[in-house]
Amino acid sequence: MFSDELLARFLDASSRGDVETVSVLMSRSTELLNQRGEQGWTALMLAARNGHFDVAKVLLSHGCDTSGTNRSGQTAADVAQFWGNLHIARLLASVPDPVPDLRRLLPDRAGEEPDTFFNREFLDRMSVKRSDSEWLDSKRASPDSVFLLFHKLNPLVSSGAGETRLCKLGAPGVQELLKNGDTVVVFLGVERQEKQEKEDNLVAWFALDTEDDPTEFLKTEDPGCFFLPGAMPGLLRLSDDDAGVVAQARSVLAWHSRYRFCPTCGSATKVEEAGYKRTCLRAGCRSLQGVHNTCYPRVDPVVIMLVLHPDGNQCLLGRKKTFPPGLFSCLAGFVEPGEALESAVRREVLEESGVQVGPVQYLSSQAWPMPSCLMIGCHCVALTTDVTADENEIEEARWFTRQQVIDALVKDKRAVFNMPPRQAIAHLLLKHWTGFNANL
Ligand SMILES: NC(=O)C1=CN([C@@H]2O[C@H](COP(=O)(O)OP(=O)(O)OC[C@H]3O[C@@H](n4cnc5c(N)ncnc54)[C@H](O)[C@@H]3O)[C@@H](O)[C@H]2O)C=CC1
Ligand SMILES: [Mg+2]
Ligand SMILES: [Mg+2]
Ligand SMILES: [Mg+2]
Ligand SMILES: [Zn+2]
Repeated sequence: MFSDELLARFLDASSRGDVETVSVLMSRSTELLNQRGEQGWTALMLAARNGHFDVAKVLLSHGCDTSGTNRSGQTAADVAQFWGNLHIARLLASVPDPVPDLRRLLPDRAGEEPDTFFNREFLDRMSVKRSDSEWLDSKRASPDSVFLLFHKLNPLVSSGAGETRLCKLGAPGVQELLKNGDTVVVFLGVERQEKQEKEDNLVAWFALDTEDDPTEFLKTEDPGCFFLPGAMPGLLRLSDDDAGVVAQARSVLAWHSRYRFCPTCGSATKVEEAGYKRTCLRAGCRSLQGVHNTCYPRVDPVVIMLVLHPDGNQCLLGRKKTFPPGLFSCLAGFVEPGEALESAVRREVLEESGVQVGPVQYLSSQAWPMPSCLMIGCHCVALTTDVTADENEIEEARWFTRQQVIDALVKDKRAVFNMPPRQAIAHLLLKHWTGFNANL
């Protein structure tokens, strides 16, 4: 701490150009550096006003802030310019503003939208049709329509030629389930057409989930079909073409399986809008007034970020206890209510690693249907570099060099860690930062 008297002496010395007193007082209390006097002027502004070059230099060498303004909105550089002290104005102009400088470490944004796993959409969702029950009924009965079946949220697939593909069933294949009034059938959309087709010719896709024992069902179907076991890493085996429609279907079906009853009053609900809404059946329930977010499928935003070291050559990665051995990935965390993405990035990084973050830049996003996350991928630059991992969540967090990331990307024998799989947006954030464009 410092007294008012000490501050007055410090500002007076700066204003008079008394370098020696300025240095002595600063060694007694570094907090004086950016303090303001009664007129709202800092020592640097006073030195700039009165042309004291040496005082300005000493203040700068102690890391004095150059961006603060006085009550007229002038920085120290503006003051120097205004009073004709151009040598000081030039000195101040040559001091880089730390934040824009760190911004230069952020990689260029991608020119094209990356083709990220789970994001590829070949259906037109046609949300206007969700309330057209006549049209939906005709499509549910149509022999051309495609039904995707899930068992406890695991999709029915078949394997062949090194690929895991969705089994596309026709209405007869799922007729027993369709007869059951409790089965939720979600309308996913229609296949996109090269040329404008008549509505009757559009191929509609639906998804449904069963919790019943599927053994009998599997006997009657193609013997190569099976339910993909376990969401992770099971879903990552899907072909790139199928992953997007599974992301959509699985997230909506997971919502139905978890939100059977009205979250506001606990009453029974009915399914509407072709599986995109659940409405409370109790007259007078608060959820029936206005738009209620409990009635619609949820999306949970998660920020995932590659933290760059201020030296520009290292990045921060962490390991959760549940990760396979050797795997390090980007830090990530749920966005909290009332929080901007930038704040969520800074808070989660600080919580999980103790590192403070400055500039944040969005790169791209990814649907992550486990059960319903939206991963928001960012790069950001650290202001501090000491790492203290939050032991509850993270087993280890540390800095890796660009070369170490490239070694892991190309699976070189020198690699000191394993990359997250190519299907995860963490992989894209790392690859984008290295600027490594080979098709890995
Ligand atoms: N695609 C990718 O590359 C990656 C995806 N992820 C996904 O991001 C998710 C979030 O990352 P975490 O580090 O686990 O988050 P986190 O750092 O916020 O911690 C998770 C904890 O937050 C709490 N939490 C707060 N809101 C929650 C909500 N809406 N749903 C569930 N838990 C909530 C729970 O206590 C949970 O254990 C993961 O569950 C995972 O699915 C995570 C890393 C990589
Ligand atoms: Mg986390
Ligand atoms: Mg966290
Ligand atoms: Mg969190
Ligand atoms: Zn209700």
